[in-house]
Amino acid sequence: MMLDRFYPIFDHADWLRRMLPLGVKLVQLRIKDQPDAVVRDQIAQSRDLCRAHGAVLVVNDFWQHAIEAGCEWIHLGQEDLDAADLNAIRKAGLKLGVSTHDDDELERVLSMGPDYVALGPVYPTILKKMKWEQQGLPRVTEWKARVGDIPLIGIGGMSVARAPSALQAGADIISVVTDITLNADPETRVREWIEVTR
Ligand SMILES: Cc1ncc(COP(=O)(O)OP(=O)(O)O)c(N)n1
Ligand SMILES: Cc1nc(C(=O)O)sc1CCOP(=O)(O)O
Ligand SMILES: [Mg+2]
Repeated sequence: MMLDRFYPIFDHADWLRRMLPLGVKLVQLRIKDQPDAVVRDQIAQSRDLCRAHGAVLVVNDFWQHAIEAGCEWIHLGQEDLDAADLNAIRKAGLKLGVSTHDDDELERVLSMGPDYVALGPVYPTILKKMKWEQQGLPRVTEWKARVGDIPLIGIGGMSVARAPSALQAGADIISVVTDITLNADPETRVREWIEVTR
């Protein structure tokens, strides 16, 4: 399956309700610090919205809920992978996207046969505190050479202006949060993203 080159991340199904009609075809639901019932409900809403719009939904972190909800994609970071049951994930037919930030992490995930590999933060991010400052574009090129045919996601500090050079450097897909969610006009920004990535 070919994934779209534009991969926004949102923390609530309301964002999907706004953005999917604009043509978003690949989206992540990334919920933090919410009660279990809220997480389940948000996943169910997002699943239904993505189905209605022919978009791929990736659920961050909550692999058990994703299986229960009949979702198709999960994203797991390194610590998530420590706790996850990869056999159960594969048995349920879930596709697996993973985060990487250094050589050891990349080596580890390549042995798992991931369906995409994310590298970040390509540029400094304001979304969360990380021990990596920025990877830079040469690192994107290096990662693409190492992952081969596995889709490579560039994430962290991405903007419409930065997207073309990240794609040129070897990212297959660009993932983004605050360039959209903190924008004064998120709908216009999403349209610009779609234009620059298609
Ligand atoms: C596309 C994409 N890349 C990286 C991440 C980060 O995942 P993780 O390291 O598990 O951190 P949290 O997002 O869970 O805080 C991601 N979610 N998506
Ligand atoms: C959720 C996340 N993971 C990253 C990683 O490097 O693994 S960077 C990141 C935040 C991306 O947000 P923004 O587009 O606002 O910088
Ligand atoms: Mg995680």
